[in-house]
Amino acid sequence: MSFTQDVWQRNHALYQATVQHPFNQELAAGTLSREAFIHYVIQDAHYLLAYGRALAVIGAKAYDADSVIQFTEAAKLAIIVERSLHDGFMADFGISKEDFEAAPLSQACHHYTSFLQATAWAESYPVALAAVLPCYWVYAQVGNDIVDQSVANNPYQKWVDTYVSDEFQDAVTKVLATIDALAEQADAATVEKMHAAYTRGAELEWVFWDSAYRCEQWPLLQDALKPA
Ligand SMILES: Cc1ncc(C[n+]2csc(CCO)c2C)c(N)n1
Repeated sequence: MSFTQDVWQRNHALYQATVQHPFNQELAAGTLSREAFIHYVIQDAHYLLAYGRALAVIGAKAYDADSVIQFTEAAKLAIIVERSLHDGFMADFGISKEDFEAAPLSQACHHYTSFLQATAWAESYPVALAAVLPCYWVYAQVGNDIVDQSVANNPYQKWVDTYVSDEFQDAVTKVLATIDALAEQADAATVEKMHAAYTRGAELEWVFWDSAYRCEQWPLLQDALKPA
């Protein structure tokens, strides 16, 4: 069995919980609160910069020229997607540059981006790649699974369309092929580390959506700093 077949099976229940999460179900139904979507888009813009950095490190660690190109271009694309959030969803949903800049990272975003950066810098190329795989694969699958549920005139249709696009799905297929080839060459201990990195990344995808659904704020900014 290939690494990607194995990792998908091992994380199947987690994937089901992710696609069934009310954030994704309400996004497909067009009933997700504007507030939760705005929270998500702001945190996602923060996330994508860190994600792009992690991909650039993975590109630097890659074993061959094609893979260096694959991941440094993916790093660039993450930044292009980050910028397009500002002109796209942020403009559409009335989020100003000031709103974005004033919003600190949520705990979930901080946790996930810290995990990606730490893994990219500290771990081997195959393990670092396994950590970023859920970002690709879970989004491609969620997009595919909810596109048929999406209602007419869904205010979030553009979001769904991004992840079912051929361009995104093809990029995911390429990453799956790269990681399977790496896992075939890797020793058993490395493969287990790849599994652990994937599972943590996939858990953090769930946590990221859940945090947006709850409009989670950094706790110290709420009450803790107010004078008694
Ligand atoms: C939390 C979070 N996880 C995954 C993605 C999906 N995604 C957007 S751009 C890109 C790769 C571009 O190189 C990927 C995988 C996201 N937006 N936010």
